[in-house]
Amino acid sequence: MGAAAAAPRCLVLAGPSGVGKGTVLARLSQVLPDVFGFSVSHTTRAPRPGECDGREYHFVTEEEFQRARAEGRFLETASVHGQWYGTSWEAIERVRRTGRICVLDIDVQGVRSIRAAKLPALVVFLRPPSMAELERRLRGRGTEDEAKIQRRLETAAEELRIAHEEPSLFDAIIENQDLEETCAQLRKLLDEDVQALRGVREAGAASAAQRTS
Ligand SMILES: Nc1ncnc2c1ncn2[C@@H]1O[C@H](COP(=O)(O)OP(=O)(O)OP(=O)(O)O)[C@@H](O)[C@H]1O
Repeated sequence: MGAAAAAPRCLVLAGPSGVGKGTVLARLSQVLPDVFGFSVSHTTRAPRPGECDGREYHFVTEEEFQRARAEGRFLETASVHGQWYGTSWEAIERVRRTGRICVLDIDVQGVRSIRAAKLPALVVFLRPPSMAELERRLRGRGTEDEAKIQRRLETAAEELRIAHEEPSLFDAIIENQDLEETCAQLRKLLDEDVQALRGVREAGAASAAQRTS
């Protein structure tokens, strides 16, 4: 290998609402502590109870969102169920500076944008074992009313169709049946990135030690 260790890729977990993206990432962060950093997206949707501005999202008005978009601050934007979401370049850079793998929360359309922007990323589509199971998970979570559940299921059908017809958009497609099995597969896919991360950190620590000796 060359002198400088390669930087790890970003991680994108795409897949329908309710498939378990958040749950999988939470579990992965437990088994691989200090490895992942979450980029904070912008959104025009209202905060859910317990959500905090700048932590789950940067909550902004429609006007603020469109201004940032016009200024080219977003790598990708998406309008989902009438609300805007966007990933800013700044949000990714902020995570990179912490020496972690940046996790991006984007939908299937966003995947097209990051492919077009040539952002180095491992892009994984999580699919549910079945639509019935997806519906069960969405209902079980209890965070959406009936109308929202129906809209999410309709969007899910469309996302699953895209994943089926354009599998090459993704580096891997994993059926999220068993949480531990899904995490094990992701760990395997991320193995080299985690190694790269260690390389970057060790190189940083070595040069810091040199400076102080
Ligand atoms: N492998 C799994 N087996 C069974 N239940 C699961 C599994 N993964 C997640 N769940 C459950 O499914 C529900 C939805 O999961 P989660 O909120 O993580 O979905 P999500 O994809 O992040 O949704 P959204 O995109 O709307 O944020 C949760 O109640 C979670 O506990």
